[in-house]
Amino acid sequence: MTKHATFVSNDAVAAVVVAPAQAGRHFSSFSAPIKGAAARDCKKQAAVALDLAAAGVVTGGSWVESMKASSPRRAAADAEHGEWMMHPSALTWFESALGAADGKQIVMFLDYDGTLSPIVEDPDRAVMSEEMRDAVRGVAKHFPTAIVSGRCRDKVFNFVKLHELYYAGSHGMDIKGPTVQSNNVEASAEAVHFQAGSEFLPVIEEVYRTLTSKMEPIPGAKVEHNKFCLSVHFRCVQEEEWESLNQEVRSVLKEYPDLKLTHGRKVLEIRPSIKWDKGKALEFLIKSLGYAGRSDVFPYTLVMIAPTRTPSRYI
Ligand SMILES: O=P(O)(O)OC[C@H]1O[C@H](O[C@H]2O[C@H](CO)[C@@H](O)[C@H](O)[C@H]2O)[C@H](O)[C@@H](O)[C@@H]1O
Repeated sequence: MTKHATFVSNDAVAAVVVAPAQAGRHFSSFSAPIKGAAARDCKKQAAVALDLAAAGVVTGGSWVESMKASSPRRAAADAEHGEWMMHPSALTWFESALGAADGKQIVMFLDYDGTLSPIVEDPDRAVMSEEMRDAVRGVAKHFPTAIVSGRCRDKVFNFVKLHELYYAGSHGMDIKGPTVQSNNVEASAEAVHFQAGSEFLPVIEEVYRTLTSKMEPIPGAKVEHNKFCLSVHFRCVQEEEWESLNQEVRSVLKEYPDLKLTHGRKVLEIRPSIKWDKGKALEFLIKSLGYAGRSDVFPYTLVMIAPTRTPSRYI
């Protein structure tokens, strides 16, 4: 069991609150107590807010249309980056979380790409600023804090470098608790270690090799190995090539019916067709923290919404 800074609720009403994004910024948050119907709402919200790839699936139309829709053009991307730079301080997060939580115990869930780091062309260079690291460190002093990402867990850790956080990589399929005792963790959080879909590791490796060679002739295409899943990046690929890239990826996947294809921001994502996603990871972490079934717990989730998009399409 853990002990965190507690802001105990006077209001046990199980309502889901969607906090509005701050003006001029694209950070959005939602929080929900997690009991009964609220737990289901929370799960739904988590799936919507965290599973960016799933959002890609529901956009309808052809894949290439969806790929275009999820990819702001240069000016928009520059504006997005400029606005991203106005990221909030720990104090802003702290105040905003406290306000939304209405006295409940907060658990903070943060996305990495586009939230803690700016969107950049080379995914290996999506570094986090010292200022942002300080902000996350500050928040984690007060609330149990997890980073939930589509990326491989080790890679996210190497960017963030904060031992006191929980990390859920590979779209939530690979979860690990803090490796140091933080102020607000009483029990051995090291014990938190969970992996879903390990049986897919060999097949993911095989598909990685195949896709890497198929993408070789497409200038700018890059396959990223995220351990339990793969990402095929097309941010640096000429738009005229997107259709053939898409076709190549789909033709490879035809041989692997147990894998599914979704997409995010200028990226196609390949992952096991299992009933596990970022929403499940969120639930798992809440349970690991000893908060399952409690109505006074407030999962506070911070993701970045691409400008000009509605929340259901922030991909
Ligand atoms: O589900 P997420 O945690 O948001 O992960 C989605 C993808 O994030 C990363 O790619 C994105 O950021 C890159 C660096 O800024 C950018 O180059 C790319 O275009 C974006 O899609 C990550 O590299 C991917 O593996 C994730 O699938």
